[in-house]
Amino acid sequence: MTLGNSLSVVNATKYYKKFKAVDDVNLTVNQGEFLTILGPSGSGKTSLLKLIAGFEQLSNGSIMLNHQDISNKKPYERQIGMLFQNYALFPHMTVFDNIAYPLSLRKMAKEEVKQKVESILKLIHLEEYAQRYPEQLSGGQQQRVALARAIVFNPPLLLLDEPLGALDKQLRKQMQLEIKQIQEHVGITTVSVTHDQEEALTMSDKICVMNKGRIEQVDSPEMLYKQPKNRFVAEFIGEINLIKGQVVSVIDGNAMVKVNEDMSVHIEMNKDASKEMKNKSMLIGLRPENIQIARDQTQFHNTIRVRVLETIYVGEAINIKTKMDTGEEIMAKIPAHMSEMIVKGEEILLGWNSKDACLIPDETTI
Ligand SMILES: Nc1ncnc2c1ncn2[C@@H]1O[C@H](COP(=O)(O)OP(=O)(O)OP(=O)(O)O)[C@@H](O)[C@H]1O
Repeated sequence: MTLGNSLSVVNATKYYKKFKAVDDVNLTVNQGEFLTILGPSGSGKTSLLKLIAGFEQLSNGSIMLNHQDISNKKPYERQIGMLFQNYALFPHMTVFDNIAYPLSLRKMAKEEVKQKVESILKLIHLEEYAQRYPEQLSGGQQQRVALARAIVFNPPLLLLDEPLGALDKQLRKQMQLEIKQIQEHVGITTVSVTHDQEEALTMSDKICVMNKGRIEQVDSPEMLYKQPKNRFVAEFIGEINLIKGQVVSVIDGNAMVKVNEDMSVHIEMNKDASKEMKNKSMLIGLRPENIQIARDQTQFHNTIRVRVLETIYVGEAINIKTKMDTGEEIMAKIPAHMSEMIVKGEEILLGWNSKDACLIPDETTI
């Protein structure tokens, strides 16, 4: 593993007058990692990115890049590559000259500039387009040129702010994969801000979920989805059923949680899951897509009899809104071809295995 060019945000706080937009944030992005900051509008994502870029000054804390404190450096002194939604290529310059611009600015010798630009044009598959002007390119091609311009000078860090926001859905999906491939190939440490959950889940090694200026959780997309640390993260990423229960026992990472007199649920957690959970009120987190229709009570570790309230078709799947005896609602998502088994008003048996649910602290009881 190469050391260096990692980013550390240490106790970063940003006030706009009296309003605290970023609240004591600590974050590390390792060399070569792709981290996405995700959160609702106004949660402080852009403010944090601006602090890293140097467009805003910290009220407190520091930003370390490659173990050096860059907090007091001007944006251009930080030598960070940036790609924003309105990527604004220079319209009067060719593709070649656009990409060469940051190198000319750094007074690199002409021959070296030529070699670097040609090599990066190859990487973005636009070798044939060197002499075109931006208006002669498609949106996706322009975005690739903008990316090339942002990384051609080997910056230690790349910042992306809604980089694909201006593109239509189809192109966005294609570009997500392309940018990720280029980022991995170059091995550049990257921090991105987006509203698009799917984009974050597809592109990132780690996702940082922000809320009200604070970090709620930093984890891999898989862990965020499978083991959200709290209710906010659970509800923010994808859809989830949250069922109140009381932990009866935790043995070897297997929890038994009582929902009511007639029903207990088994949940498999990682081994270091704390025994202190015993007797605590918790929320059982259950993703709709992890619930299936059960043949009988032995097919899954957990089954539950519910009444069908509503069915909603969503393309290849069908969302079933159901109700437990206790009155709590449970949403299940099953393949559309099973829709004949579901009749509104009738009872069905739902099931899931113990590894397909998680336990989340119930903040209302703390
Ligand atoms: N220059 C500023 N002066 C005063 N308040 C600001 C300034 N910039 C941002 N804010 C406030 O700080 C909070 C965080 O804003 P920020 O732009 O960082 O959020 P965000 O998560 O990026 O939101 P969005 O997803 O809508 O872009 C918001 O309440 C915003 O109104």
